[in-house]
Amino acid sequence: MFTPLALRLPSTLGRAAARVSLRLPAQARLLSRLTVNGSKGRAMPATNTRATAAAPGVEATFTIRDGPVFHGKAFGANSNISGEAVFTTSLVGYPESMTDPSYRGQILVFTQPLIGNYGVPSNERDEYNLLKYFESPHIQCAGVVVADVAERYSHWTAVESLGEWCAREGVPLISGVDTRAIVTYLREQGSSLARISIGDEYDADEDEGFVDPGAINLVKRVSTKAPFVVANPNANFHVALIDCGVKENILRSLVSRGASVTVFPYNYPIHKVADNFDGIFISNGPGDPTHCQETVYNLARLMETSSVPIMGICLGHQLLALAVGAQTIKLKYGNRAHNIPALDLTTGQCHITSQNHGYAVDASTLPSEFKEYFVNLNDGSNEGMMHKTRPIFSTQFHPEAKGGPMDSAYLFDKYLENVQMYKNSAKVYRDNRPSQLMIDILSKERVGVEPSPLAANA
Ligand SMILES: NC(=O)CC[C@H](N)C(=O)O
Repeated sequence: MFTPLALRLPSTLGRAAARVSLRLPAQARLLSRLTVNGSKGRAMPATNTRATAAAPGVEATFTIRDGPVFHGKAFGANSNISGEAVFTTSLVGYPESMTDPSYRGQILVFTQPLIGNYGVPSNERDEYNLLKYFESPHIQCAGVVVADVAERYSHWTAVESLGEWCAREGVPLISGVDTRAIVTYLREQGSSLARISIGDEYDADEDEGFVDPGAINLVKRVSTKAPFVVANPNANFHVALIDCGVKENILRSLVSRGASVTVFPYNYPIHKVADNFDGIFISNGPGDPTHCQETVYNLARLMETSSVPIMGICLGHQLLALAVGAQTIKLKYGNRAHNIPALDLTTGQCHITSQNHGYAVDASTLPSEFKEYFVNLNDGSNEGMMHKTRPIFSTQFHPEAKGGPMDSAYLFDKYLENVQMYKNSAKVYRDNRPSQLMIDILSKERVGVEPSPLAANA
């Protein structure tokens, strides 16, 4: 555990300690080699046994490829995993972040030192069959790194501890490591491949032991395999959503504003069914947007053949940008926080936004019919785009938040105003919206989505 004494160290001392371990990656590798316990040369298993809890107090190791090694204690599943290590500076919202499909394949390092103190809520659903407290039905990140996990928790929605939840979901959690040192390293070197090992270690030099989620089409793993519907009996609109790993709160944000939503697999030829809907929405999702070429192609066809209103969030923004011929870049360590300032270039107003992304749109490559909508006031990166004449816009940040501030939730209103105008327009009057029979026979939840975050290793 991260002792209270260590937490009280003056920050200068803490930084000095972090520097010592960070400047000695070779020594760290040596340490790792020395502590290998008869397992040299063993590759990471393709799959892991799920849902066994690590024994209480068992050692765990967090190893950054070509970087330092951190020793702590295991509190979740008894599984060894690897993935891309990323950090979030959000202070709250660990159940929401950990179930956000955008984190698929990533090892999530929390900079907030005490994590787990309000426990983990239940998987109750609301009147639209949406999860009340989670952003998807399962933990999506591959592993979790915290300074000090709270074993005792208290909250009116809590049903179990963070460690119990991770164990049940097959996700390892390491606690008692200096997350300040980890984040200092990741900020200097950029997001890195890493792994969590429980008990005996793997050889840190074995590259085959590190899975690179950037090389995998993760969207395929988190997207619904068949369409499903979130039906609002009093709906004014019916929107089609392209599911690249949609967060529950995007669905809640649309349904609570009077829409029904039919959710399609990420590669569904959406341009062929667009006429049946009042609007198209493109969700967030994990990994490198350039893996989703089918979606990019379908979106390009959609914009050529239909004047339907479109909104995209995060990966949805990146895919829309690729579809209009712009380019995306990988950021050094990404933006994952609940307090990132984004300037609205149309009003001059700044919004504090919730973010979780490792890629960004290169605004200099936007075609002339689009303009930059928002810009990040911390690093100048692009935060959104809008069509100059048509009802098409997208944001890099998450207006639905969960967690984070709701400053930009009005963008859902703006989208549904576009949808209303489109629906009202005599020119595009259509009577071929999904029928009640269609709504009745469609699934009411995600279809065939692999629950295990360990599937990233398969
Ligand atoms: N939250 C998201 O949709 C993330 C988008 C993309 N996977 C990125 O990391 O940039």
